[in-house]
Amino acid sequence: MLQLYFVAGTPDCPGGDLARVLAEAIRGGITAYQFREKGPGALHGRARFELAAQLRELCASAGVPFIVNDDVELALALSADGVHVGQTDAPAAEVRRRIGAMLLGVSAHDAGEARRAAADGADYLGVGPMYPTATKLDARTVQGPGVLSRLRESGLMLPIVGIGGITAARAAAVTGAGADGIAVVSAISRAADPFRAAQQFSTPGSLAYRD
Ligand SMILES: Cc1ncc(COP(=O)(O)OP(=O)(O)O)c(N)n1
Ligand SMILES: Cc1nc(C(=O)O)sc1CCOP(=O)(O)O
Ligand SMILES: [Mg+2]
Repeated sequence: MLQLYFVAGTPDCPGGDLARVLAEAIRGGITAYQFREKGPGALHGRARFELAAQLRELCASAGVPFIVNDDVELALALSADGVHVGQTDAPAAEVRRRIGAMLLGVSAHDAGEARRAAADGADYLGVGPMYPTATKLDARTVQGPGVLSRLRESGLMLPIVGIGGITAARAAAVTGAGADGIAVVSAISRAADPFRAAQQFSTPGSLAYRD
């Protein structure tokens, strides 16, 4: 399910039409979706909840896991498939206790954070930024795919997705360095044709496809 992990909120989509973009991305072959409604222009309150509920349904009817960024309450209210938290969000061990068997994704940037996330009950790690990104304004210094090789060399077995600035042309470098999949925002959300953009990553024989 981590092979092609689409992450997006309304500010990431031209015209704010996230439901259309997600429907097209699903048709193009994404394997998981993360609702990340934050940043300038993000929805709040009732509008945010209603959009999340709509997208949750869209994912459920397509069999695509629906994961909520940061917000454990929202994930529980929508019976989401999972939650993703970073190093400055609610502590992973506490989130694990609250969500039970739901999927837990944790951001990690080095072997120490990765080991702690594993001990806290993470199901997968998000590691980035692989490349420069304009999507996350508070992203850390670019690490490059080399960090993935170092994590694997340290013995880390947990599934990993690389994130940050990943395009179809760069995906193979990320999976080749040890990631089980890639997480992308703008390469799909800002594409003129999100269906074709997702397909480029997901089609056997295409530049970015990984078996
Ligand atoms: C798959 C994935 N990996 C990393 C992140 C980043 O999480 P975080 O560091 O908590 O930053 P925000 O996304 O909350 O701004 C992610 N969301 N997804
Ligand atoms: C949500 C997120 N987390 C990152 C990290 O490094 O942890 S980079 C990022 C944004 C990725 O967007 P794009 O694919 O448009 O570069
Ligand atoms: Mg976070």
